[in-house]
Amino acid sequence: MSLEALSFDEYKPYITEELIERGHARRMGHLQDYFAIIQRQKLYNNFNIYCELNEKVNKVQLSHAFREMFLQYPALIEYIVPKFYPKHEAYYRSEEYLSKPCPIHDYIRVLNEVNINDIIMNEQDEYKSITTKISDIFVKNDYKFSNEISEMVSTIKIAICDPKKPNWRIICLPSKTSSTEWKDFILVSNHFDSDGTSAVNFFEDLTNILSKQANVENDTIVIGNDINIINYSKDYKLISKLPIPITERISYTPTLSSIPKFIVGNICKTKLQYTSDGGDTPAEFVSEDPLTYDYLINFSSEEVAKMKKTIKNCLYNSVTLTPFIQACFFVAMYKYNKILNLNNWWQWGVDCALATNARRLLPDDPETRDLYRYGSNVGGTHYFNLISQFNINEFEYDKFFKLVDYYHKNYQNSYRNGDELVGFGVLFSDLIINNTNMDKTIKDDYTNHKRGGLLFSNVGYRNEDLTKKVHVNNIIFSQSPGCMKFTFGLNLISTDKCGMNILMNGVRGSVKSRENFEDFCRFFRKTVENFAKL
Ligand SMILES: CC(=O)SCCNC(=O)CCNC(=O)[C@H](O)C(C)(C)COP(=O)(O)OP(=O)(O)OC[C@H]1O[C@@H](n2cnc3c(N)ncnc32)[C@H](O)[C@@H]1OP(=O)(O)O
Repeated sequence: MSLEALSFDEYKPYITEELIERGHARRMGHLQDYFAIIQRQKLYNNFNIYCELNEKVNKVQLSHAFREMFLQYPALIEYIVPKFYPKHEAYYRSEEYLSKPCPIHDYIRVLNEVNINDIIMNEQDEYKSITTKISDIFVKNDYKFSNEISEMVSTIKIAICDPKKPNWRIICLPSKTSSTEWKDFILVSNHFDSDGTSAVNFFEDLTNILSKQANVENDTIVIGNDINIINYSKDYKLISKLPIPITERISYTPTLSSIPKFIVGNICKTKLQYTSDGGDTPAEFVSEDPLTYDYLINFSSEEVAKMKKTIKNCLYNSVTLTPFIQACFFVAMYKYNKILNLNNWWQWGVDCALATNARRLLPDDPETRDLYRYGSNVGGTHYFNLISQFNINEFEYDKFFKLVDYYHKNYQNSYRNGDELVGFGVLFSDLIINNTNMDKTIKDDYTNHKRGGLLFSNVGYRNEDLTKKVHVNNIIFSQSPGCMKFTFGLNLISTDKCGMNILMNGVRGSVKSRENFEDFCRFFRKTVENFAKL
């Protein structure tokens, strides 16, 4: 088989001109290609959201709600048409492919058919064993989410090029009173065309539609125990167009002034940063065992309100939770005394990557913004934070809040001066795309390195409308870093009802033991309690 990139004609019958004209197929943008690469090179696994609804729903209700969502947001049912399917995995790993630039990205298109059993993971043979284990643990834990469930879910792999299934699934967790209705779900998604914000939007849209649903049994297309949701040949006129890539709406091109800082930051991150004692990041993330220890911390709504009040009282009104939590984490990391090696003169700082929502840079027009409700539409800042600043005692409030203020100002500047997009921007420059193989460039950057500091994902606060017939009672977000060079993960999400859920991850081997990690998580909680004056 020749490994020359296929010409347009050779993509047929997967991609037709008709599909492209209808807006149901196009080539990936740079950001989509980046996330396709981290999946196809097995550098990242999944992110997931556990969601508890206030009432149970069945397959028919779900199918109808999903249909509405898929027709409006086809990103939910798109897949990548890879070169040489089904031998694409071998192709993208071949030396011949990895040794030359491949600047023309693959196509994406909407699925031909989607049934409810393509989405419900419990119904799929390849996931039977893991969904059964997760369900059993859920029942044993009195129908509650647990750290063990989080760790198991993080091992699930979802293909990005399956022409029969989307890039995400839901796990329906057992209910106490019914085997055909559920109120607890876990959305598991690869990162190719979805992110934390999409996942929260997913449950918002789902509950909005479920709340308005009436008598949905009548027009259900049932096939055995399955239900058809989308049949492309019948539905294509109703399906919205795929939006153009977000990289064509937002400029990721770095400003000249941001590049020197980016280079210096990278040198510091390479030479002078904290790295954990564990092994290097692997060449690919294929293990069936959990990568991390996970630990859930909850702050009630009252505690979150108090936290915000303290931040604003001690500083000023515009300071937000993110820099506060970051400062608490670093001070805890220092004071816990068993993580940083303070005798190592070469460890000056800890790296922290904060994922940001790039949608905020879209034009301020609701229709355009709505097109990007789903997708992997992220940016991120990746800073080097000096360890010497973390040495703050529990009573040193002034010193602590100065640090919060410093992080806050850094973040505010990063949204203005382009730091938020510089990492991706440099990677997406013509110079890199046209002259290097992106899969190899990204793979080399991720793999065979010591793990550094913190991957910080704050999906934020959602104002859940509790008067809706079907609404969210509890929501927890998590991801594990895969081959990304981080030891710790902080994953935040909040609503008024559930307060703030912080799911912490620590990479096994890089943190000493489960006991040590959990002890550190409790210490972190105490640090937050202290500085928030709870
Ligand atoms: C797999 C993945 O997709 S990983 C990526 C997931 N992460 C994302 O998608 C990032 C989305 N979040 C953002 O983009 C955020 O703006 C961040 C993280 C960059 C910065 O957050 P913040 O600095 O806290 O500022 P932001 O402007 O978003 O906050 C708005 C308000 O919500 C509050 N807030 C932010 N996070 C939370 C939270 N978890 N819980 C409660 N309130 C919160 C802030 O304190 C602020 O309150 P205020 O207006 O009373 O001051």
